[in-house]
Amino acid sequence: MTSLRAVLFDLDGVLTPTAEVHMRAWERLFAPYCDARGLAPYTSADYFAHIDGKPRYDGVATFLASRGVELPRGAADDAPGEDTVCALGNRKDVIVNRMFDEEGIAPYPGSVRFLDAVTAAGAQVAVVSSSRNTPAVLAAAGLTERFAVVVDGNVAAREHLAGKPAPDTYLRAAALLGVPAAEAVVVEDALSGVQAGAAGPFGLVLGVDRGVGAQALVAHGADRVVADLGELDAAVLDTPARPVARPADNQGEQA
Ligand SMILES: O=P(O)(O)OC[C@H]1O[C@@H](O)[C@H](O)[C@@H](O)[C@@H]1O
Repeated sequence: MTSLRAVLFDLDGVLTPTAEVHMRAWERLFAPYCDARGLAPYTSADYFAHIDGKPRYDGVATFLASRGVELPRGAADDAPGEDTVCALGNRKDVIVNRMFDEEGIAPYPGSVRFLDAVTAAGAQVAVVSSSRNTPAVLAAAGLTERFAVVVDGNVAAREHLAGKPAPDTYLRAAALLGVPAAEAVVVEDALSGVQAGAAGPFGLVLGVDRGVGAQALVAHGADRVVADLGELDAAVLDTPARPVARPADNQGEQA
């Protein structure tokens, strides 16, 4: 008997290879920034530890804090620059959008096969992403029509939902689908993302290892890790839901 009825997909790194593009864009922002200020050099480990999967400005603030730098938050409409957290984030947004335009975006074939399989099996699906670029990325990848429910960085800002690693955006997506969180699968490639899944009463947290490491994904809350979603089929929906008594059963609480 099927125990899981919904699959909540992260976008960047899960449906599309855009986490790697974000990663390179952050490096283009922060490598010269660190050099110019004599800060410890920016590395890809910084991306995975401080930025990956989080809302744009939270990523900036967390990374800067790791270098002992504190800037005023500013506002989302700050012009791209260096004076505020938001200005830095918006500068990176210019960089990443240029890369998206130049490189194009195609979904992972294995992810589309898995999406087809769970949809054909009757599961409801949603996209849950921190990115404010979600609508454009879904459109470029030809996936817009596949998801009636999208909880992205724009929705989170509008509805004042805490970003990943808090579970709130995933909980909102399950609610919009009308499916109890316990009957929903969270699919994530980022540490902050599997943490978000583990911080809510979800039925299963599936990790996709795109470079952060399977062990790290498990340590941060994944129940199971695959290298590519093409390894899976709709049988995942028959996975027994995770045990009810988990530290993270406090729905809506921050991780
Ligand atoms: O700046 P955006 O597009 O709103 O995205 C915020 C974050 O979105 C996440 O999906 C990515 O993993 C991060 O790398 C990115 O920083």
